[in-house]
Amino acid sequence: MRNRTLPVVETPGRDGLAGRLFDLIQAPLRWQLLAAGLDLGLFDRLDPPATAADLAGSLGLDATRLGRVLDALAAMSLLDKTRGRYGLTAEAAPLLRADGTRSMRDLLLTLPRLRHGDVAGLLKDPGPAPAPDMAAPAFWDGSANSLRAFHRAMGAETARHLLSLLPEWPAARRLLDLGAGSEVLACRLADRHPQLDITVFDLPPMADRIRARLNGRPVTVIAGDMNETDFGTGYDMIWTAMTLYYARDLAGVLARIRGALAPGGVFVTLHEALTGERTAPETHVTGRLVPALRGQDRSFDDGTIAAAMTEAGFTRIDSRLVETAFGPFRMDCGRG
Ligand SMILES: C[S@@+](CC[C@H](N)C(=O)[O-])C[C@H]1O[C@@H](n2cnc3c(N)ncnc32)[C@H](O)[C@@H]1O
Repeated sequence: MRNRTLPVVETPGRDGLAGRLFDLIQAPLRWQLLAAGLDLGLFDRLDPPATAADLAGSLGLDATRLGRVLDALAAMSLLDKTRGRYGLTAEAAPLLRADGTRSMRDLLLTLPRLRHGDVAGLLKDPGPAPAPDMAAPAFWDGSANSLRAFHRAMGAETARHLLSLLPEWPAARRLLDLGAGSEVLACRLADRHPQLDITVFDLPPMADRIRARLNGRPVTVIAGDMNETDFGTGYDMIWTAMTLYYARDLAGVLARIRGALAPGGVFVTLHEALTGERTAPETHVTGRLVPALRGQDRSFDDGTIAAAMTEAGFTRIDSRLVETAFGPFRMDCGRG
């Protein structure tokens, strides 16, 4: 912690490019420190707070060097250090413990494998396009666990908040989450808004994993492919986030979504919207670069979804930009 008793002098260029470039030297290290903590299960061994020597003994590591790593994690505000004992900060505990209420562990362990890569190497030789074994249960377990962690930590509350801002929300009775990815949003809505009749739609392996975690909640699960399977009808709200990439005919799928709405219903989508000739927002352009170099560039340009909604017959479309903990997004709402 900085010495608060001394006066602080700001120097020129503190927020300039030189400073940002210098900071990039640190960025991979910060990730390495977090990854080391996750790999070693450090974050699950700090309640009650422990010394470096305690931890080193149980992990079979050198206490001095482990202490340096723990100090660096404390410098990143993930740990508190008091009289030589380390514990997770109150903010980090629910996110980093495996059993944390908003544990991001499964997301942090999987998403970097997709997003990080040797950019120069991929430029020279992208190698064969990755071909995940979609028949393997492990593939779907991994995807479901990662999405569940994302939804628990931030995705579900963001979705619930955005839905609750819409004028249709107070009177809505039937809601469809298309391409839900996990049960987290459906369960949260079912628990907090029992008047809502909730349906989730996802590919069959994902739908099975969602159904298995509903714990008796009255949520309908439709297993299918959005390109072919009937969505049902009479929904007051249809929500779909980061899922329309898989529509083979975007306007065609949107027309079927429109047909599934009840009179007066609203369709809401949340997707990235690239601008500046696909150079912004930075979060999405850099975050999705490695998959793009490997041949999977799915991001939507700004306005693509709204234009397809018009083609699909929506007559009133309103759009807004949404700042989230996982980057800026565009929300398009279609009515009529
Ligand atoms: C990136 S995840 C987004 C999950 C969630 N909507 C969110 O905002 O985090 C994409 C979801 O779409 C589902 N999906 C992919 N192709 C699909 C298809 N053809 N029909 C229905 N769902 C599909 C995936 O299984 C996954 O759950």
